[in-house]
Amino acid sequence: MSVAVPIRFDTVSKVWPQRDGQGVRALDGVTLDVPAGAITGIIGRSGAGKSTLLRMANGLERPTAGTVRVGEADVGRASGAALRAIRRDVGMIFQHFNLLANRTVAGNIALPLEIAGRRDAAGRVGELARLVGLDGLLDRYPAELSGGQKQRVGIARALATGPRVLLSDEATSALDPETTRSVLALLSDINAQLGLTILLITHEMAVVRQICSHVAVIEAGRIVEAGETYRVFSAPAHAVTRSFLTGITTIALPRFVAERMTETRPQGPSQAVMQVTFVGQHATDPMLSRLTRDLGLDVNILAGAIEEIGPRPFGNLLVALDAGQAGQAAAELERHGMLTRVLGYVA
Ligand SMILES: Nc1ncnc2c1ncn2[C@@H]1O[C@H](COP(=O)(O)OP(=O)(O)OP(=O)(O)O)[C@@H](O)[C@H]1O
Repeated sequence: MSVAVPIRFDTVSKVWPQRDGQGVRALDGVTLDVPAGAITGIIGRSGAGKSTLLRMANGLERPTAGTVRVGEADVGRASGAALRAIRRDVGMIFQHFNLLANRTVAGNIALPLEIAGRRDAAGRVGELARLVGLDGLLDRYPAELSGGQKQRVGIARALATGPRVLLSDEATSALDPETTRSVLALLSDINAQLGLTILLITHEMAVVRQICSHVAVIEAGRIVEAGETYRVFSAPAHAVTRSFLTGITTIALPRFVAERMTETRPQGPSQAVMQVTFVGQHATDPMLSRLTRDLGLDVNILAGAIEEIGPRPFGNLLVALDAGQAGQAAAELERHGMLTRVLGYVA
């Protein structure tokens, strides 16, 4: 097992030049420690700067200011042989797999070994294929593979040179949910077996929830929150973090409510449909009885589930209550550490 290395971004900025001379500030003073041997997710909305940040970890992009280190190597300033050595040490997988269509699975996996002039390619390819579950498919061409199998080839190829770091650029975004889960499970196994550092970018909270022990939330080129996944999502301080958290539940509104719900509050009496999200110890709080008993509110449960972020509980409840009392209920729930969001109104 290779010794894992940390990745350190120190006040990294990136300005893309533009024709108008203004420039786009894609990253704005990012400082982030990616721990060695862990799986860290960077989550953010489209255009937040995720790809730009990730691509700095193997020198595909250079910072305008600041330092990027992988272990002891200064990636942003490396060139020539030093940069090639970093690229062998930092594998990468991609959303659209980036396989060569005219090479077989074996040929694709062998490519980095051939580039590195390794003579042990054949044996190594077999070993990697077993590791990612592609036994028996070595002679197939990419067009003959499913999306999940293609990504397994991508993973095997990224691991060919024995890197200590694996970067993942939205590697499961083009896959269906079940294939996504199996590819994420593979990444998790690889992390456990090989002990390498995995840094991934995603806009999907489900990915973070399934495999990331650590997370950083990025918004407009800045890291707004970072740390252990569970801690960050137990007490989300930033609106973007909260929106990712309330967006991940698998529970859905019953159809008879969803079909009648309006975005704005109708004239006359109506019910507010509210999502209540609770993490950690609150997951088992007697929340509804508190609303009923302490505030005298009538609350109807529409749907609910206790799910998990990593090993910890994370609950979501959809409730309906008098629209005129929704503000008061929300304030009380938030005071007890829960997150609330009015989804709409039903007359
Ligand atoms: N090569 C480039 N030239 C100019 N501007 C760029 C370039 N690459 C990215 N940008 C800009 O930098 C900002 C951050 O882009 P980036 O691709 O890093 O975001 P992202 O979070 O990965 O988005 P997405 O999820 O949509 O891929 C955006 O405003 C984008 O338009």
